[in-house]
Amino acid sequence: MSVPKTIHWGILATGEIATTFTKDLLASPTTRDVTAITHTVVAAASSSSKSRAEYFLRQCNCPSTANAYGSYEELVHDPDVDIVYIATPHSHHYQNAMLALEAGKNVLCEKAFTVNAAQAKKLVDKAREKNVFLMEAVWTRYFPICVYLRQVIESGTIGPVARVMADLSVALSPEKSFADGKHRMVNPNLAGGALLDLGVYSLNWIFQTLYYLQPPETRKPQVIGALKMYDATGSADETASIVLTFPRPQSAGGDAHAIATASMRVATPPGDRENIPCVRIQGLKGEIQIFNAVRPTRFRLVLVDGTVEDQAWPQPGPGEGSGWYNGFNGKKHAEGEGQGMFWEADEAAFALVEGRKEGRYLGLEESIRIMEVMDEIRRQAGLRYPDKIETTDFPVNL
Ligand SMILES: NC(=O)C1=CN([C@@H]2O[C@H](COP(=O)(O)OP(=O)(O)OC[C@H]3O[C@@H](n4cnc5c(N)ncnc54)[C@H](OP(=O)(O)O)[C@@H]3O)[C@@H](O)[C@H]2O)C=CC1
Ligand SMILES: O=C1OC[C@@H](O)[C@H](O)[C@H]1O
Repeated sequence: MSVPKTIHWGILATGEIATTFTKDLLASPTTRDVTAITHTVVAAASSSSKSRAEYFLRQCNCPSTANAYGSYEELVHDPDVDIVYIATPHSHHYQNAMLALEAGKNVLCEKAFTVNAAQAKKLVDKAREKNVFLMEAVWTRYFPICVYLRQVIESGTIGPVARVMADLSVALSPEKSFADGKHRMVNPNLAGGALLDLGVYSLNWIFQTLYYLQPPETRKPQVIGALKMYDATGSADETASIVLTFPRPQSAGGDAHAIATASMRVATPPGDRENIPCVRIQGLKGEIQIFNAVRPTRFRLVLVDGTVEDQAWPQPGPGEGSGWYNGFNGKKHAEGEGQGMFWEADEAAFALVEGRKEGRYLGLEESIRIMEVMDEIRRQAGLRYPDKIETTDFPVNL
């Protein structure tokens, strides 16, 4: 057996998702039958202090040789770092990703990719100029259940997709949870709100079942949307509702419709947490149902001929049975399960080994298109973030 190629990660920021991602990253890939690559963390940086980065590395059980930095600049110039994982709020992704790309680093950047499509395009141009890998970390897209979902659709089992409904709503009680208005979910200076944080998942379900599978010339959807604002801060949205029409020739089934919704006010499953689908992909022969839009572990196929297939897709381990989503929608991870963020990390690692500059399943053009949809909804609703986070200027001190 050949020796696995080890990818050297640098972790930029030390908050909640950085911790969950890093713990998943360090789980042995052999537990998910991946033997050609493996991951290690060689550095982490905190904009707060070097000691915060040291604490983070210890907390995540990173190798004791990993470097701790008190600035992101030091991290992106560490010659031992192959790829930088960016885990700051959306507002900062453009500046932080550009910093890493300018330094010639490969980049995996958390969702939402940027604040607007213009920023996303600039990052893509820079990655191409520097000939480095760039991918938006929509981790769900890399789950094996999503690969299987696309295979089932492509096999024609449900017929051409006619309609998709996708919801990610999490009932956060924002007035209680984020009373001071500073949290990234509600803070306009951090591009807070349901659309960019949660709506991006709903849109990804729609894009991976419609956009991704359509001929390139018909991929651009028409968009109608509405935002309900969060009264306490006034300039972050708490609920987003979007209708998309994907133009398609009659020969391919005609136009397809999609409805994407997201909310931090109400929850997708208000009571029955196991049995209410949050994603439904409908064709003339039947539909596919998914029961968690972020970390899906159940797949249900219901055909008009009466066939019902229910499949469980548990996450491999090792994991702590805990993490950012433990308790999300009231459902605990099974003991020992990982979060599932290792799938996107594996995809990035394989891309580096194979010399690919983007991810399979979620390419850069598609990330830009999704940002364009969110731009359009914000335009229709009159929502603009502060200039300093909408700008494509670089560098800007945020
Ligand atoms: N894929 C997923 O499942 C999830 C993705 N996310 C995404 O990850 C990103 C970060 O979310 P999350 O980890 O929950 O956020 P946190 O607030 O927990 O962490 C963000 C980190 O960014 C750094 N940071 C730099 N500048 C700022 C600033 N001005 N305000 C706040 N933080 C700053 C800080 O790290 P330091 O001080 O070390 O520099 C901070 O700890 C978001 O874009 C979010 O959409 C979030 C949750 C789940
Ligand atoms: O990425 C995420 O997924 C789940 C949400 O609840 C969370 O706010 C978000 O950042």
